[in-house]
Amino acid sequence: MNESARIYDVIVIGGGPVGENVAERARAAGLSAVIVERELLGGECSFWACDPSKALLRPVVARADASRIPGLDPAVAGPLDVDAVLAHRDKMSSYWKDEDQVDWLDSVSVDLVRGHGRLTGPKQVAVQTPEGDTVALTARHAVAVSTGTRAALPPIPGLDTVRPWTSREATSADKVPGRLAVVGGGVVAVEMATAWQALGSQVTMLVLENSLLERMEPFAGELVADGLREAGVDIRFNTTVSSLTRDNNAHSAHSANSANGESGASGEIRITLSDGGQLTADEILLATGRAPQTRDLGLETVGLTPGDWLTVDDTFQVTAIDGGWLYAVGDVNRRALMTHQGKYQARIAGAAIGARANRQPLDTTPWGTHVATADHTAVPQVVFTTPEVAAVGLTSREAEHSGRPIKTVDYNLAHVAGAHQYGEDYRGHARMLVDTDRNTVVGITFAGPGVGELVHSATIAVAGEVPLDRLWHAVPAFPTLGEIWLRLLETYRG
Ligand SMILES: Cc1cc2nc3c(=O)[nH]c(=O)nc-3n(C[C@H](O)[C@H](O)[C@H](O)COP(=O)(O)OP(=O)(O)OC[C@H]3O[C@@H](n4cnc5c(N)ncnc54)[C@H](O)[C@@H]3O)c2cc1C
Ligand SMILES: NC(=O)c1ccc[n+]([C@@H]2O[C@H](COP(=O)([O-])OP(=O)(O)OC[C@H]3O[C@@H](n4cnc5c(N)ncnc54)[C@H](O)[C@@H]3O)[C@@H](O)[C@H]2O)c1
Repeated sequence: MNESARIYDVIVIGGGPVGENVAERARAAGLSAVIVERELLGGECSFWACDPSKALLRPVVARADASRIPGLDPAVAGPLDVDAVLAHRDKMSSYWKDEDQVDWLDSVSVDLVRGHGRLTGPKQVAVQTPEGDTVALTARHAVAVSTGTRAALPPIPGLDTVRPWTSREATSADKVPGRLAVVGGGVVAVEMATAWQALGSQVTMLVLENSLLERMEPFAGELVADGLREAGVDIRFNTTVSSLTRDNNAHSAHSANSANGESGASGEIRITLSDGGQLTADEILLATGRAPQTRDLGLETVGLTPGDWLTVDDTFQVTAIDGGWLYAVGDVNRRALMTHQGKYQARIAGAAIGARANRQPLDTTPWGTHVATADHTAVPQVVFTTPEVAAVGLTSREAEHSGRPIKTVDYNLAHVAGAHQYGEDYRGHARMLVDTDRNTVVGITFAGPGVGELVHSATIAVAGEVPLDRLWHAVPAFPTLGEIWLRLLETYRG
C-alpha cells in the first residue's frame, strides 16, 4: 500500500453536480481545489436521477401532449418504442461513463482524486483509492462535503431478501417489469410510476398518505393522481407494506419487453399489505425518501455524528464546527434536495470560501453575494408527470404557518387561451399567494400540461419580489400558457 500527501486550498468530498460547482467557484476565486469522488464524476443526478429519469419521461409527456392535438393524435396512438426509449436513456446517462465530466474538470483546473474520502481531523481528508492506496489531503482553507444522499429504505420484514428497486434501478433498468409495485407518493414515486406504466408495466402505487405529492398544493397531487389512473396505474392510498418475500422460482417473473415474456432473472415478489391484502409484482420500487451519505465519512473525528444530515448556516458553514473550515453543500444539508438548488448553494458557498480565504468582506445581507436567501423563499421545482407540476415559494399550508397576511388566488388554467391552443380537453389549475402587506407574490403552483416552462417566470416574480403593480405591466404573449399571469392578477385585483 502506497501513501502520499498533498495540500490544497479547498478539498471537496463528493463530485456530484454540487461538488463540481463548489470546486469550480473556488478556482474562480483563485484557490487551488481538488475533488474526491468514489464513483462517477457527475454524481447521482447525471447517472441515476435527473438525467436518466427525464430521458424516460420526455417521450411520455410529449406523447400525452401530442395525443391532445387533433390531426396528430393518431400518430401517437401506439405504444412507445421501448428499446428506443431505453437506448436514448442510456445515451442521456453518458452510458454511465464520466469522461466528459473529467474533461470539464480538467478545463477548469480542478484536480480529481478517485476513491472514498473520509475526514481524519480538522482540514484533513484521507482517500482510499480503488488500487488500495491512501492519499492524505490537507486543506489550507476549507473542506466542503457534497456527498449527497442515497435511497432511505424503511425496515420492512423481508426487504433484504427481495432485491428491491431503489431510484438507481428505476432509472437504469434495461427490462420493463410486467408488474411494478411502487412504494411512496413523493416525486420519485409519481415520476417513475408515470415512466414505467408508459413503458408497459402494470404499476400499483402503495401510498402511506391519502394523497400524492403531500408537500405541494393538494390540487397538484389530485391532478397527477387523475393522470396516473387514466394511464392505468392502480393507486392505493393509506396503504403500507407489512412484509415481502420473493419466490425462488426463477421463471415465474415476466418482463413486458422481453421476447418470451420472461426475464428469467428472479421470481415474483409477494407483498403483504397493511390491510392484510396481498399483491404480487415482478419488481418493487421503494421511493420512500433519502438519507444523507455521511455514515462512513469520518464525521466522528471532528465531533459530529456519523449518519446525520449536516446543518449549515446561510453561507454553508457547518454550524456545529468551530473555526468555520467545514462546509456542507447540496443534498447532504437537507435544505432543498434538487440539483439546481444545490448548484445555487455551490455558487454561494464557493464565493464565501473564496472571500474568506482572500480576506475580503462578505455580503451576507438578504440576497447578498455570500448568502443563500433563495433557499428559504424561492425554491423552484418541476415534477415531470402527465400533467406536470411547477411550483416555487410557499404553499398555502406553509403560508398559513408563516403568519403572514396572505391572499390566495385560484384560476382554472383550462380557461386561458394558450391552454385552448395547447391541446383539447386541457385540465389544469394555478394558485398564487400574495403577501398583502408587501404586495408581492410569495408562492405559486401550476399543474397542467406544459407548465414546467412557466416556473422560471414565477421564480423571478418571487425571488425578485416584483410588486404586483409592476407585474401588471409584464404582458404575457397571446396565446401562451403565460397568460395565466394576467388572469391571476385580474382575479386578485377584482
Ligand atoms: C430519481 C431521481 C430523480 C431526480 N430528478 C431531479 C430533477 O429532475 N431535477 C432536480 O433538480 N433534482 C432531481 N433529483 C435530485 C438530484 O438528483 C439531487 O438533488 C442532486 O443529485 C444532488 O446533488 P449532490 O451533488 O448534492 O449529490 P449527488 O448527486 O448525490 O452526488 C454526491 C456524490 O458524492 C459521492 N460521494 C459520496 N460519499 C463519498 C465519499 N465518502 N467519498 C467520495 N465520494 C463520495 C457520490 O459518489 C456522488 O457522486 C432527483 C433525484 C432522484 C433520486
Ligand atoms: N423533478 C424533481 O425535481 C425531482 C424528481 C425526483 C426526486 N427529486 C428529489 O428527490 C427527493 C427524494 O424524493 P422521494 O420521492 O424519494 O422522497 P419524498 O420525500 O418526496 O417522498 C417520500 C415518500 O415516501 C413515503 N414514505 C416514507 N416512509 C415510508 C414508509 N416507511 N412506508 C411507506 N411510505 C413511506 C412518504 O410518505 C412519501 O410519500 C425529493 O426531495 C425531491 O426533491 C426531485
